[in-house]
Amino acid sequence: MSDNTYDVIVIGAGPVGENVADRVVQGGLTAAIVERELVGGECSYWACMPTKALLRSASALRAARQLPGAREAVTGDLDAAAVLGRRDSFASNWRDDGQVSWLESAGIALHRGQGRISSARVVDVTGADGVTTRLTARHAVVVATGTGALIPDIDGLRESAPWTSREAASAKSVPGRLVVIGAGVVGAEMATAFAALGSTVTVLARDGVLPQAEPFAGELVTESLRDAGVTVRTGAEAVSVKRDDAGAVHVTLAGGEVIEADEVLVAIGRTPHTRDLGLENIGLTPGDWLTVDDALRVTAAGDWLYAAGDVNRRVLLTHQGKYQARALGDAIVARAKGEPVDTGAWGRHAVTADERAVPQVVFTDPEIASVGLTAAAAGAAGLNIRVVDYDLGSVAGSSLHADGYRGRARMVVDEDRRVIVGVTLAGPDVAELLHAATIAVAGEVPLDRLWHAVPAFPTMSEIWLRLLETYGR
Ligand SMILES: Cc1cc2nc3c(=O)[nH]c(=O)nc-3n(C[C@H](O)[C@H](O)[C@H](O)COP(=O)(O)OP(=O)(O)OC[C@H]3O[C@@H](n4cnc5c(N)ncnc54)[C@H](O)[C@@H]3O)c2cc1C
Ligand SMILES: NC(=O)c1ccc[n+]([C@@H]2O[C@H](COP(=O)([O-])OP(=O)(O)OC[C@H]3O[C@@H](n4cnc5c(N)ncnc54)[C@H](O)[C@@H]3O)[C@@H](O)[C@H]2O)c1
Repeated sequence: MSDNTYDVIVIGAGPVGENVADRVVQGGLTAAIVERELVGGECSYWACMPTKALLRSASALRAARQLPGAREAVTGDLDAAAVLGRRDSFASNWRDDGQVSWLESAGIALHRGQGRISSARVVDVTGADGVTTRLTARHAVVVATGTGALIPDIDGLRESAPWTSREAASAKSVPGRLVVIGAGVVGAEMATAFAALGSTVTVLARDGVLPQAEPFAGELVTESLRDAGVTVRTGAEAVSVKRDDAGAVHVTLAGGEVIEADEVLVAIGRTPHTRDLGLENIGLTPGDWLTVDDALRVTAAGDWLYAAGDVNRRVLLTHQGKYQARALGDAIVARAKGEPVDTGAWGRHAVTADERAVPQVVFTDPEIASVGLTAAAAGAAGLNIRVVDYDLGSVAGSSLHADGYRGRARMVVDEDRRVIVGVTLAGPDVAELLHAATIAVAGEVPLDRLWHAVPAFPTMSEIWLRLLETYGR
């Protein structure tokens, strides 16, 4: 008879769950991971990887078209079928054999099925065959069940079989006409991708494009979407949707206008996978986000239940969830061994960067790379700030990078401490510039010391020198 007692049980084998399990096993504990779909989670098959694969070829084509010599060598349009084919391979053709082998090599036990918490430290796993296996944890249960697309209560929307990020990321063909509801990160990226692949795209940007970012980021992306032929309807709200017998969708806006399309993509945010997790058995409410303390412990449960990644709503990004996973995995090991746990600010087991230094790249045209606070968020937090802006296109490295390079950079300085609390870079290929900014923000590097971090000439990193010069010594 198999022994189903482990030191740690992780529910959800997305990037976050995998990293928690790996970390505790590396620390000498035993771990089981429970997964109902594909090992690797949303990120691997329906989110980060396939969507970036959908965007990358068009970005390379745009880059070539901005350079004399290269431009002349580009003789055709984007090959949509080839892009979809490359995307398939980045989604591992929706097979998880590779990730399952990795789990085996890492010494993590896999239990396939729906995981439900039945009582403290006990998880029941019901497989596709209907058989339920009971697992018991000696030390901790970690929920890393992620999120799914939120479908708003728009009349007729659900019945119209809308696309969510999943259908967009795994599309087998390019719709002729696509309406996108929401212009946050998913909406902006998918509008960029499908416009480049050949769809006629309309974006209903009720709250503007990328409203969480610095305003210039949304303005630049809006402009380039429009240049690419996308209709961006700022302030527009869908009030009803209907799919007709011929398969076309009709999206009615507040005000009565109707837009007809082949598909409608809903991209208005996420909802946690906690509805069917047994939360009612431990006094929590199914469907709720799992609120955690600074140690990622589920505040309302007890000392054995943790939540990491999307499901705790701190930051809905893979790299940040994996950061939580490393800190949490190490803390669980330390507690199990009776060793000290340091969850004080920037401590070994803390997730301080979640509040102060979250990097993100939005892979639109132009790319938007940001870390830390926007000027608005820093102001709202009561910081005494100074905002420094610079035209990224006027840096030598950028003008070499592409003719007519358009971009902008902003740093937000906390004047009381003379450290940078936020940076936003907008421009082609700024993604790889971001980590320097992340180090400056997370390291709280004093501005006086940053003058000694000399950017190589002629690279786009010279933007750092220009921002410092504009700020003044
Ligand atoms: C379209 C799109 C693009 C994105 N692009 C990026 C990007 O470029 N960069 C980035 O950093 N982030 C990106 N994100 C966000 C990123 O996908 C998430 O932050 C990340 O997947 C969260 O990881 P996770 O492990 O917490 O959850 P998930 O990846 O959602 O994994 C959770 C796993 O738990 C399983 N599960 C759920 N409930 C149960 C249960 N009861 N029992 C058993 N198993 C269960 C699920 O099947 C799933 O495999 C994107 C998101 C979307 C929607
Ligand atoms: N490159 C990346 O890092 C990347 C890419 C995609 C997704 N993600 C992550 O996935 C998460 C989900 O992305 P998302 O775009 O679904 O959510 P989001 O929160 O980024 O954007 C949703 C947008 O929809 C708008 N909205 C809300 N309700 C609406 C309604 N009823 N009608 C019209 N608009 C409405 C909001 O104003 C918001 O701008 C994000 O938190 C993001 O961090 C990251």
